[in-house]
Amino acid sequence: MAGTKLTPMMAQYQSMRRSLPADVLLLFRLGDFYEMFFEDAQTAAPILNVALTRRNSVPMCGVPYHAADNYISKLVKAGKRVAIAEQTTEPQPGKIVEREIARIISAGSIIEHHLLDDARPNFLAAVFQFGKKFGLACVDHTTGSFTLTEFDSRGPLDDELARLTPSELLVSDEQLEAFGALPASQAYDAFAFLPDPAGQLLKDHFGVHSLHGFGCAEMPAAIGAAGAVLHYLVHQLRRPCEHLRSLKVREDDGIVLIDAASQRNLDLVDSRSGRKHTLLGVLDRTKTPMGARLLRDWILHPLRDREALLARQEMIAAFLAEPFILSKVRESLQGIRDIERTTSRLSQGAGNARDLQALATSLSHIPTLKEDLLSLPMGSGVGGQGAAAGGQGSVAGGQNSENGPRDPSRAPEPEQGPRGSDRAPEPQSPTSHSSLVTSHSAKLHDFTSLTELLATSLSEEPPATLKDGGLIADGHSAELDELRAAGRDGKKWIAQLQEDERKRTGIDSLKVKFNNVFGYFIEISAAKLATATIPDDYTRKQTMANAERFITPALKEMESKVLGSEERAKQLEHELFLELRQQVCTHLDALQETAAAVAEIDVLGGLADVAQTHRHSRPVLEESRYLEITNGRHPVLEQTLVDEKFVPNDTEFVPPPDSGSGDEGSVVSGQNPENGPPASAGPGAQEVGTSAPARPAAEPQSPPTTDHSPLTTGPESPDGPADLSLVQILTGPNMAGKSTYIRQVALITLMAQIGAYVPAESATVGLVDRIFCRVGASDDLSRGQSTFMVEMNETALILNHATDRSLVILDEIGRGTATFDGLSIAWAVAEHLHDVTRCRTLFATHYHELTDLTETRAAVANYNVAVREWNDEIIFLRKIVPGAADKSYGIQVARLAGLPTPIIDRAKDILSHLEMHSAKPDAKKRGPKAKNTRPKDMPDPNPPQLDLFD
Ligand SMILES: Nc1ncnc2c1ncn2[C@@H]1O[C@H](COP(=O)(O)OP(=O)(O)OP(=O)(O)O)[C@@H](O)[C@H]1O
Repeated sequence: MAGTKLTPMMAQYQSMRRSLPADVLLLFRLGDFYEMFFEDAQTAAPILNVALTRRNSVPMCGVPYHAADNYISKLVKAGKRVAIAEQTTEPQPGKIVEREIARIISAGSIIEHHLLDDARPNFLAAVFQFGKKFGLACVDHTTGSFTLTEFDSRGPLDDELARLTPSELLVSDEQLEAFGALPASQAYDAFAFLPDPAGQLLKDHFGVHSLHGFGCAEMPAAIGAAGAVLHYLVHQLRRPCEHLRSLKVREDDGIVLIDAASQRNLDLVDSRSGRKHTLLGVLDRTKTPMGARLLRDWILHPLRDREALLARQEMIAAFLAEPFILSKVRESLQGIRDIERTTSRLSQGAGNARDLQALATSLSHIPTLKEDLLSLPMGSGVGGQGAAAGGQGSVAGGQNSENGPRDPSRAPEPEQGPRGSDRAPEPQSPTSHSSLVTSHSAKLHDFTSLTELLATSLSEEPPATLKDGGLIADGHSAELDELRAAGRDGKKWIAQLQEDERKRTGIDSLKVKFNNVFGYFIEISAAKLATATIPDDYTRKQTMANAERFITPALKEMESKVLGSEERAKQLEHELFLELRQQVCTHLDALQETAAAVAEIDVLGGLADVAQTHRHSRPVLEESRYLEITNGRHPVLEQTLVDEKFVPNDTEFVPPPDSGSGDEGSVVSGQNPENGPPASAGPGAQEVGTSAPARPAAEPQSPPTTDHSPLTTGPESPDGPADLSLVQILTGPNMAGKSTYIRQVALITLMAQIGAYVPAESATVGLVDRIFCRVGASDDLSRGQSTFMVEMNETALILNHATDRSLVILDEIGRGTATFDGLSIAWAVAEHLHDVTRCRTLFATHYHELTDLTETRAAVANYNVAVREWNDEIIFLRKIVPGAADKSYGIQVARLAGLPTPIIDRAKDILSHLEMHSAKPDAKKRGPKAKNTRPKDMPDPNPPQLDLFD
């Protein structure tokens, strides 16, 4: 365009274009179209699949304004930001129409509900490094939630980002390189991140003198990130932000940390096989979008706070005790729409009359919801810990279920010695049981007058548009009623006119019609014109092929009355609507609080419903490292298995005392653990699962020693630790169910720590601080990492961050490299978790050598998944039994998978050759060590006796 004189409108366009960042596409309103020009048109046309044309050699494309939402949604989904320039003055001959950028739509700031997924939050986040701290701030513009937090290192920041999956992530343009590739990231002005101006912007926004009240005054990295998010919304996207009412510090202290890989490996909220195969998919029985989003957040951020969890459990128990009330509550919830997002949209001046109507409908259910909630039983007698859902009663055997261990004979008293000595009973506060019912009821505000106002003001079926009338009901405004009456009377007069004129002219086919160009007119067919006498007051307006069109002064006078009153009525309706919307916004705080309470009630009601349907039971929660699950099931697999019935399994971890008590030397036998795995590999001849060991009676462990060197007691020593189990090695054939079982334990623990009931007959869960789950191996090609590197990174993360309160699930680590390297790594990792980290660990492996760890480590126990061999076939029993497995049955499983017979036969030959030449003694012939293989009171499995058909 150089050297070309710009038309006024193109100059207007160019100046607007220059005010926007280069990557933002400008949709420029021109009458009934949004047009794009130059590079914007070239970028957008292929995404929108519209024709790219040229005028005066300027590339351009356009979309009709009434269908713009669909086109905008395509652009945003393609990762583009879109600025909408609207006309702000009416077109007048010889004058340029004024235009303004009304809004900029970006993935992280959309509020248009058709562009959003109801069940997921939509986060706009920013990260900022200040000194050694990493700050993260996150806004959900659709709900008004605004959180910030700081991390000491990069890893936890990445993990939190993986949990939040922001749609847009701002990074200071000066730190872009240092942060490296982060999903959905984009550079933003470094100035906006500086803690001082950022802090000032936040203070101005919230109208406060200091950020101390939000608890973040001393968090410069987080303040920088939060300020940048706000700056971006206000200054770049030009968004109203009144609905961002408060700033909340997200505390990691109270949260069970689940790193990104573990979150993926446990299929918590996403799975390649689809939502149905995730924990969220199974637990989500919520009725409202707010509840669905909150449940997702709970699953990604389980709690460590026992009191808070007990309060959630109590409310679920109360629902289960009153199924009728539960169904009434859920019926009310069914009628409640997305109050959170609707309110948010309205406060940003974006909602229409349908939003107000939906809000009124939602609010009309609140009184009944509150009434039902308050009729729930409130008392400590409601389903104590350990109770099963569905009226199956308590499994606590008469104990005070709220007081820790459910069966003293199965778990030692703390005073009795080292075994289980970290299990202090937890008296429960007598009020916590009803705290949520009370607090949630209090947060369900009374909106009776607002609901009535909306119900009486809005028409029954308002349109989506704001300026075409039809929004306001009759009777709400006298002025509007008068205008409407005038319009109606005028229209009646016009309708009558047709009759009158037919009589006057004698032309039966005469019609009074309307179009946008001429307004009202009288139409007479050409055939009649030839014979009829046209009255003098008729003025010819248009000649058509078959007819003539006329107007009369009286018709035009009435027309201007009708159209004038209609126009004025539409304008008045718009004003009345804006007033109503404003009135709703004065209740913003109460609406947000009500929405939050509804979301929690919905999640807990949904969890109660799941517990009832799937026979989940209420876990006992302890501040200990104990974990016991009786007849536990995998929450997802048990719902999705089609051909098989799910086989439940027991789990018990009986940890040695806390590390502080100095029993780290729980290393047994005369064997030096530093010697590593004994040279004992190779398949054994013993039938799998026949090794129910004779277990010595549980004896108190000898006094703990601070000596880290190996104990000299042999494995069978009566003084040695009897049935402690902290690290459980799980062996068994391929396809037997190892991965399923170890994930099941992790998922049950996680469910307990969101306050849910769990898929088990009973469970006692010592609360964990982190859950690690390293399962399988996969390349991370996007980061250029090999399978083995990914595996080792994840393992390093566990070793560096697990504490004695963590739960670690390891599936076949070390398999991505040469056998001996892999085995050595797996061995060393298991030793470290036992000796140093001392956390509950489930280690599934095909390295059968690892089962020899029981000879040197007191709190290692061996388990395997029982199978039966039948005529060279393998039958999976899916039962976890004490002892080590003898072989992998890889060839049998390969045959099940359909490997051709010649290959199978050849593999068998090779295997027997390898076995013959193996110098290693048979691991299995020795059998699992009696003292480590079966915890006290576990039923004697005696695998050969297992009923195949039960
Ligand atoms: N407890 C169970 N009850 C019923 N079916 C089960 C059970 N556990 C596992 N299965 C079935 O067995 C299949 C294989 O389980 P899983 O992947 O856990 O085996 P695995 O021992 O880890 O195998 P591999 O060693 O080859 O990885 C599952 O997909 C499921 O269909």
